[in-house]
Amino acid sequence: MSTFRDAAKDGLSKGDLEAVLRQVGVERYHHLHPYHHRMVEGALSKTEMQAWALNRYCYQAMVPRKDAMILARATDPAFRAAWRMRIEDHDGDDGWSGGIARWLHLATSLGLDADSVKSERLALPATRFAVGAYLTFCTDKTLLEAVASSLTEMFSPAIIGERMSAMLARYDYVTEDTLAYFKHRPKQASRDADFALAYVLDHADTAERQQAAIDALVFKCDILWTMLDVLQHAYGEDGNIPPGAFRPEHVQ
Ligand SMILES: O=C(O)c1cc(C(=O)O)c2c(n1)C(=O)C(=O)c1cc(C(=O)O)[nH]c1-2
Repeated sequence: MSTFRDAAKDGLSKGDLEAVLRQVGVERYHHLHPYHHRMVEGALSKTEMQAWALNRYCYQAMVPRKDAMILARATDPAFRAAWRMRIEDHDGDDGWSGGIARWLHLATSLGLDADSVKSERLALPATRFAVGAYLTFCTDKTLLEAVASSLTEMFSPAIIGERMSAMLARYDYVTEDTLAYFKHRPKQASRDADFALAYVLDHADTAERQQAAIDALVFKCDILWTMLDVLQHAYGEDGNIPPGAFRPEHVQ
């Protein structure tokens, strides 16, 4: 396991930079997290599954806002034309015909109430902090770092595939309809990741910028990891649910 701290200190070729970025995923992506492992083994309680969906909604709802921050900072019209597809994917034509609506459908299919999911009031405090940190990162850091932080999407098609088949096989309350969100996602993620990777490889043209891109991807893995850590802490065995956060009693 590496901290990736000095990974680019001597400068990397494009091929080597790509290899380091992919290695970040191998070592730091949330497919390694115990909460994910318990999910795919069929070991999550229904409350844990509901808590996952409810908390992940906060992330889904923030993603188009951070993409709008990135758009606003991009000076190249061709970049903006490509990047704005991400916002369209999540919001659809009218705000509620894209990915956010499909994630809400996933949550309500698990028995959650749409208004309480949308309000985000039952989410864990640390979920909100993690999601906010991602938005702030993409607002305050360089465009290169913001784009590089989205590169976790290089790794998401594999975890989504693993998650979908396990959820269908191991949880009798999960159907194809529940998981409609994930049907569209791998294709969109691959398109987005290809674009973002090409951008990063072209623009990380000094050792410092290469290191900044690697660090941005490590940071983003930490965000995703934290989101599962706090679910485990709150809802896992001997869990410690913070005051005001989602509890089984919230589902009628
Ligand atoms: O299900 C997942 O594990 C997963 C992971 C990621 C990711 O790796 O960032 C995203 C998504 N899903 C996703 O659905 C999504 O819309 C998305 C947008 C972004 C991003 O950083 O812009 N990541 C992800």
